[in-house]
Amino acid sequence: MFKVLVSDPISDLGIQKLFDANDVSVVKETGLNEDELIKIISDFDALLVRSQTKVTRKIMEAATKLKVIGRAGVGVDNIDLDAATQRGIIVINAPDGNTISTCEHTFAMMMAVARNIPQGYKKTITGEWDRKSFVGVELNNKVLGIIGMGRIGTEVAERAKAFNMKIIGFDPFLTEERAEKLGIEKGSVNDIAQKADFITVHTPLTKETRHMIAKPQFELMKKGVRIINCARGGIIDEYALVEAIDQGIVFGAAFDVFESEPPQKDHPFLNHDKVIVTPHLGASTQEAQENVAIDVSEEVLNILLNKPFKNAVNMPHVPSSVLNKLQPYFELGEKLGSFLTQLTKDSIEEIHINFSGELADVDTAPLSRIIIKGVLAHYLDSEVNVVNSMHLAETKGVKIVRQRSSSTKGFTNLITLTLKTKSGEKTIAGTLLNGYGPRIVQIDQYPVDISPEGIFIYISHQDKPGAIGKIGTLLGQNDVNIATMQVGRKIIGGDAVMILTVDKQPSKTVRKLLTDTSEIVSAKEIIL
Ligand SMILES: NC(=O)C1=CN([C@@H]2O[C@H](COP(=O)(O)OP(=O)(O)OC[C@H]3O[C@@H](n4cnc5c(N)ncnc54)[C@H](O)[C@@H]3O)[C@@H](O)[C@H]2O)C=CC1
Ligand SMILES: O=C(O)C(=O)COP(=O)(O)O
Repeated sequence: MFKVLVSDPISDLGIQKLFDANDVSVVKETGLNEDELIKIISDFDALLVRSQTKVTRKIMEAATKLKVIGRAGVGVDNIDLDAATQRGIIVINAPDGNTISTCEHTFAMMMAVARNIPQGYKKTITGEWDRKSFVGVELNNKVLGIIGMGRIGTEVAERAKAFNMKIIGFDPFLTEERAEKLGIEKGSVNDIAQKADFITVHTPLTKETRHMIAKPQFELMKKGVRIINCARGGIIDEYALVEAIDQGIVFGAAFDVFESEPPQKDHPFLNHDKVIVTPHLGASTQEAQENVAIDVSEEVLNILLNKPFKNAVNMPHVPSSVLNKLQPYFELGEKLGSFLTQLTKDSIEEIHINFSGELADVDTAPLSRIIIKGVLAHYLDSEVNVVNSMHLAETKGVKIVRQRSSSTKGFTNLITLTLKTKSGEKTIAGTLLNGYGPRIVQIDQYPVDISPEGIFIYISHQDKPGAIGKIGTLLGQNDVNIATMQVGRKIIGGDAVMILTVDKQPSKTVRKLLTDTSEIVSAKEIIL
């Protein structure tokens, strides 16, 4: 039974799939602080949050069973991603579900700051009929600067065009072609500062975006500019903004988000008549909350049930076209890693993975993570997973080399894995045979044809007449039935290997009897 903790208010309708799933129990406990979460988190396999729960390293250290943190929304700045990655916890978000709501809230804020709606409302309800103090401006023909042309920024641009605004967009990924297609001008932050009547930000909060609008940018701005932030507190320097308003540069500002949430009672925005605020409501619509909860619960279920998922934040995004191509190789990749590690004696210093044939043209990073997981799992067991396998290998000082090559040795696809140790190296190669599934086709220099599942005995021996018979008899006498046998040798009478698939694990005594046989150099049991 998987246990899912929902620690922020998340739509029940949206997480219905979790309630309905067999083997999943959902516990809703909102408003917990760090200590309270630490006390209970070890019980849970999944945690669902919005922006309120701060998922700290300490919480993750106590979360011994936690596989996934689902963020029902976009921003994951409330989750310690490094800690999650190190502990192999997958963090997923729901990037699409609240785009329109946040875009519409941005417009609500833009119109409110253009027409002084909150200020007008406040006075009117006190009985004052003040029509002089709240003369606003039209959006028509005004220049709107959009910083961050991602999902929300792009939707804002689309709607601003309907208001007949001229738009300047800035985003490191905004190309001239895309800008042209969107019907907007591409500009820099400084261009926007100099030309815009309204400026809205739609970036995440990063080292680069923190205070990207601060005193130097305010000094460039047109008098009377209005500023909107429905993205993240901290992108705009709050104190520099208040100063710019008081200096008469900025006419007014509309903020949905704060550097620290909720803001302190004495925050300068809270009693400034030119600043209007909402309590982080961008995504707070019925539609958005249902959308993000549906998306996140589907993904959480997929992860718990070991099915493919797409919106992992602490793993690079893999387009479904790539995932579909790689998916069939996942089992093979993990088994190759596991098989070869069990054959390798010394500690692994380098992992070399080569992809060839039809795999040479695909982004194989997700498959590499799985192969490395296969390698490390023999030593680290459940501590390693696809999220942290690369990270764990690197922290253990293991060098990872990934290559592609056109040489396929006659196969349509081939994965070759080499593990290098102080004393030498071991290589395995595998392919996916159409209609037959995964196959190990080479071990070191020996061509083989092995289905990678079951119990194996890998025997290095001398190629001598009768050696094979001796081994067969010994195993038979000890009730170990041989299912398949592969033999490979370099030269007649030289070193040879025998790979047996057996129906049950040979006991220690049987293994000893094998290694005591004169022709046998070593016998190793491998379990896949
Ligand atoms: N107020 C609220 O309730 C909500 C706030 N948000 C916030 O809105 C922001 C944007 O969300 P989406 O559009 O969905 O994200 P997105 O990832 O689609 O777009 C973000 C864009 O910012 C750009 N960017 C990153 N660094 C930049 C920089 N230094 N300068 C200029 N552009 C930069 C990226 O290239 C990307 O195109 C996020 O911070 C998100 O957390 C999202 C939903 C609700
Ligand atoms: O999705 C986001 O980034 C948001 O900021 C929405 O936050 P919320 O889920 O409303 O706490």
